Amino acid sequence: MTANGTTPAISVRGLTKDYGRGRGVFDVSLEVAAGEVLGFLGPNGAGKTVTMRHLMGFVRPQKGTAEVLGYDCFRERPSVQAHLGYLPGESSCMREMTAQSFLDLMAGMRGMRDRSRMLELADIFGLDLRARIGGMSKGNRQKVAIVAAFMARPDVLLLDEPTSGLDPLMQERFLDLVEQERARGAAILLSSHIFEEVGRACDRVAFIRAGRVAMTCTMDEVRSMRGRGYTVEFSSARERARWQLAHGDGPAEGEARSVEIRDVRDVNALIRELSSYDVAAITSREQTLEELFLHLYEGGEPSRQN
Ligand SMILES: Nc1ncnc2c1ncn2[C@@H]1O[C@H](COP(=O)(O)OP(=O)(O)OP(=O)(O)O)[C@@H](O)[C@H]1O
Repeated sequence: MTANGTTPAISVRGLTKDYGRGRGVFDVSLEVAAGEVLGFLGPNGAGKTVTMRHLMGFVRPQKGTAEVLGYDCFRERPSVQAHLGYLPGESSCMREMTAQSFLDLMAGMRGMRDRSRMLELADIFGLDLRARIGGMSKGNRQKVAIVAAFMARPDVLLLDEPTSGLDPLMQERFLDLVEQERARGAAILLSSHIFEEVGRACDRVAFIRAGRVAMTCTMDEVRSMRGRGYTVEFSSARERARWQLAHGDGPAEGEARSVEIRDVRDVNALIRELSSYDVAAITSREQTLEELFLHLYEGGEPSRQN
């Protein structure tokens, strides 16, 4: 059950697939409600794609369950796929086909008669439907895969690193599309390495590391966990070297006068420490999401699950 008591559109419980030598997914649980975007974050090889492939019904779980709209993803694959849009990390569109013939084929397989959304999406992303897929750039192939995933207005969207290869303008259009689909009521699972994209698109995030979900939390909680970073400019390189020597961080040579102090939780402690140095200036900035996530990947935060 989700927080408001409804059945989640995506439900993964205790999912385990052990590929040996620590690879695979282990006891993964997550839920996504209709009208919600869950970010799925983790380093390379963490298990994001394996989880999504279970949700597509491509893989039989060794333990646990993967369900979409109450259907078992493996046993009831046709029912699941009728409601799903999947944007794979690496698309394997048929290279000899034009975008149009590939998308027509996909639409036919879904029993889609109305092609107006297909044309609309191609237009939004500036995709030439007459072009042969094999001759396209990576970004344009990604656009074909985006149109294929979204054109049927599915109830559930699985988006595996969806903006890879897209230029900044197209990334922006893609995020607008995700926002519209969420507003329409789609449940969206979005895996990404782009931290700012997750910050913008997602309501909650699940962090996966070595096949296990380390933490699930809301974006607001993520933001409140952010520390601040400071750049301290000392009055001289010598003064800076004295600081670095005392803090054991890196070689204390060179002419630079500034140091970066990351992830400061207690600014008063920093000020007290700096009071015995000759400081020229201090500037502060919010820790980037990337810094926070790296901190979490490295195990800097206790495990927590919703
Ligand atoms: N069919 C398979 N046989 C053996 N090992 C596999 C198979 N599929 C995935 N793995 C392993 O499972 C682990 C998780 O892979 P997965 O592709 O889910 O990672 P990911 O989180 O999507 O990573 P990335 O960010 O690099 O896409 C990896 O160690 C991978 O090598």
